[in-house]
Amino acid sequence: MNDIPAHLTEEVHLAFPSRDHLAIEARKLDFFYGKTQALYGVDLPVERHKITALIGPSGCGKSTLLRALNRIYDLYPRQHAVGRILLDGHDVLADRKSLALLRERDGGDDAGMVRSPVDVAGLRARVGMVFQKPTPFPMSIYDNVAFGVRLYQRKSRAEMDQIVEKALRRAALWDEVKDKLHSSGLGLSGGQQQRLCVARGIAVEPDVLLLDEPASALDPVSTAKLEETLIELREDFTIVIVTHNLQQAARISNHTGFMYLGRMMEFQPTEELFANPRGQRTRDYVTGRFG
Ligand SMILES: Nc1ncnc2c1ncn2[C@@H]1O[C@H](COP(=O)(O)OP(=O)(O)OP(=O)(O)O)[C@@H](O)[C@H]1O
Repeated sequence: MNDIPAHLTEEVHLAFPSRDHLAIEARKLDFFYGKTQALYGVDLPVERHKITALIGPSGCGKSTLLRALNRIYDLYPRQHAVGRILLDGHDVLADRKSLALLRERDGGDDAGMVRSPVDVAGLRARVGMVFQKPTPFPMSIYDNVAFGVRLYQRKSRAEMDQIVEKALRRAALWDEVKDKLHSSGLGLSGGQQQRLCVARGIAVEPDVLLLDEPASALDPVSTAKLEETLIELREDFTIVIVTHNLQQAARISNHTGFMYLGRMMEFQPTEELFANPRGQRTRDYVTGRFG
């Protein structure tokens, strides 16, 4: 027992919102890259129509947790999650292999769980993702936004025009691109490209939008614009954002989770976490003493 890392036995400080209002929730989530464990029993409640920020020092598991939520890790061999991820109360880790791993860990105690077949492609449409570096596809602005919609639905040209315009307006990009919709998305500035990726993500009307350090490659003006966009998108979507920028978390999020070496050490309403951090590690991190 001597080799249990100290932080795994430290007290955690978790003030969770009511389960009735959650869009997606991770419960007791472990994550493994091969034999290396990157998450330890992580709980993450994500309240609907709110912004939840994940902060913590490099390598603490923020991106891993985000990638688990829409099972994008499934695309990579030897990566697996053990635990529960509930989307509207349905366990998205309820396939045969994941359930076997869960039983191995927890025994047969899964009474009361809603089990339904997992449609992983459908899951990714409901839980969209925007990455750190803007990743427009090498195609027109219009086609970038229409891309995901075409994967899932058949639409007339007129309907698609409306969908593309609505997504670009919601991503606060319409005015800048409306006269060049058929130019390449790669010709936009970095900040515009990132808002294009947001437009592509929301065009399929996901329930949840995951953003992994979306402003880290942007200048301050583009960052401010993206932040404004996210605050407006909260009306229609639920957002989880990983950020190294503590001011950004404080400015835009409603809840903040502080992670450390694969563990959720503290989760509070954002103002609370920054004004009155309960744990010593959280305090040290938000006051800039490490990280
Ligand atoms: N593909 C991988 N294979 C093996 N280990 C990995 C892989 N990706 C991440 N890890 C490990 O998992 C742990 C968590 O990494 P993760 O990228 O989730 O952290 P993070 O908090 O997002 O870091 P950063 O802030 O630097 O982006 C780290 O120890 C990392 O080395």
